[in-house]
Amino acid sequence: MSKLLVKADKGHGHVAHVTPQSAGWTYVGFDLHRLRPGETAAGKTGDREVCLVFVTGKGKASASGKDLGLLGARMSPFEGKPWSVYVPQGSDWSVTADTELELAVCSAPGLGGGLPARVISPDDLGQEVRGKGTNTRYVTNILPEGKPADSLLVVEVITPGGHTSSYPPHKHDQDNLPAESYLEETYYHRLNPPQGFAFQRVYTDADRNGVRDLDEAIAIEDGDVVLVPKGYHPCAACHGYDLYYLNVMAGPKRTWKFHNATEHEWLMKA
Ligand SMILES: O=C(O)C[C@@H](O)[C@H](O)C(=O)CO
Repeated sequence: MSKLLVKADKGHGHVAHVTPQSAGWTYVGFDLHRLRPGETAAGKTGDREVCLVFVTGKGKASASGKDLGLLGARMSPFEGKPWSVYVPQGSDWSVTADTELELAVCSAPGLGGGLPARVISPDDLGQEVRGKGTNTRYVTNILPEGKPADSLLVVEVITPGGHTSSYPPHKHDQDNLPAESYLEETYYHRLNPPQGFAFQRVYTDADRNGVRDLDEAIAIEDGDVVLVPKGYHPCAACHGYDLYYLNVMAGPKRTWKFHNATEHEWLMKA
């Protein structure tokens, strides 16, 4: 199995746990909780900030000692927009499931920004359609760089069956602004219907002998997490199976400046 693939446990509870230590990087953390009604997930943010994303289901949330009420609405990630909660560093949070609940905990270093905890409702989220033809995909910005946070960037994308996304291939692995930013990234993948599969390639540029530092072609199944420490990271969804993913990105500067693979850039104009 690829070292970039983390298989979420198929059961309930705390089913995926990616830390900077386990991923071998510096910034991004990702956890997933699958809760039955009445079950609770809770945490302390410490020196990190967190964005809780209600991927599916409803739950009663609190953060920074405040009761935030019952959040969540959609019962499938392939419908509508999610509810989310921003929780700053030095704080605590808790969510008690009201229905079956899939809760993603996206985290990155806090930088002492002094931001308050806040609910991010579906109405706050911008959506965009990117690409053309079989590269069309649907993007929902949960915590984009225009919205307050210290380091976190969070976005979800639906790629219809037979389409590609994060394509033409792009990368963001150089701290070289304004041309490119360094951002680590996780992909949390879901498939509809769930028995499907999709593909993600994570790869770096070839040297003059055609050798790449990193070149992993990963078969993605429902519930998989893919780590993107560097390189290009395009996805392809197979006919009949829509692909959802939730991206968490963070790095030394909170901006998404990517570099398209030069040999594929012609696709932008096609
Ligand atoms: O445009 C897309 O298909 C989504 C990607 O931009 C995805 O969010 C990503 O690769 C971020 O680096």
